[in-house]
Amino acid sequence: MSTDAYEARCQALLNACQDPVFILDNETIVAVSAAEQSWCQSEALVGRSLEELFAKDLLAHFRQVLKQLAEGEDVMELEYQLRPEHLPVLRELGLSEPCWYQSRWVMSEQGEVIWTARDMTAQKHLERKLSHQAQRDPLTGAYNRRTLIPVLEMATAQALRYDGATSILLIDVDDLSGINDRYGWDAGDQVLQQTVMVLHALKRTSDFLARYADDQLVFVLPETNHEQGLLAAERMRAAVENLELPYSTGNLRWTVSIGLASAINLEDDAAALMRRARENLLVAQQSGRNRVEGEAL
Ligand SMILES: Nc1nc2c(ncn2[C@@H]2O[C@H](COP(=O)(O)OP(=O)(O)OP(=O)(O)O)[C@@H](O)[C@H]2O)c(=O)[nH]1
Repeated sequence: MSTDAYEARCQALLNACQDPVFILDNETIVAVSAAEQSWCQSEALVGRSLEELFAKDLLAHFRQVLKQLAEGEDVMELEYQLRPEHLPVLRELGLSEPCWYQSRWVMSEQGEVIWTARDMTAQKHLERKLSHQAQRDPLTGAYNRRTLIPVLEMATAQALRYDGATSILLIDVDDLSGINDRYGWDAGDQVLQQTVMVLHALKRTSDFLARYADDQLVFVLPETNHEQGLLAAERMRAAVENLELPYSTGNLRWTVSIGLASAINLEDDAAALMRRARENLLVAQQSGRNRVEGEAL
């Protein structure tokens, strides 16, 4: 086969690729596939060096890959993200959204590097969505019970190791079954959603809110001692008391009862804390509801 015919065949091969393919000679792009990516324009990329196109951190990863190939590795793989805000040239060429790529790199006998990049962006978005769904209660958007347990264990372990404090609040919507009966299940749903929304508004960055059971939420308050926990719980109780939902026969109002437990000694693991919060919640409910009950210290 003549050199021309061979080159034409290589170009046809490149054009047939759906994934972007780059051929590099000493960090300079010498050929690019006509991939289905708007920013992958052969005429604009050929002749450019990696340094011109990519930001420092990405360039460092690419150079590491090239170095390992030069040292004899057969195939290298690298996952990376292209963020338009860090890549002015690619942004001008049409890179408008952050994109994830799974790339493979091989070195030819002539010392050129073939680099293919599979667009994983849609898959990444799906993974993120599924992971979000697996961690969240679909009705309220709060974390679910399964996600709560390891967080609670970590918060108590850290508090005890560093001689700090952690408090938890077990928050129960008062008489949700009565609300469901009188106003309908949909109103009950909104009560749960509004409760979570107002609690979220009172949340610090390090706090963690989860739906623990039907009408129960757990708030984990790291670095919060008993007194601070009581103050936070009282703020939450009052905030819920002030909520109202418009309803045909007048605004619907509701309250919560809260049991507080704080990690105060070495025997306090997550299970012990939850048990004490439950006991305190029971006292709050038996004392008339719409109350905060913390343990006597
Ligand atoms: N609207 C709505 N109701 C729910 C949901 N999940 C559970 N429930 C209902 O919430 C009610 C909880 O009942 P209980 O545990 O007796 O609590 P309560 O009626 O709030 O009574 P206290 O907690 O003792 O004040 C039950 O009737 C459940 O059917 C939900 O997602 N939406």
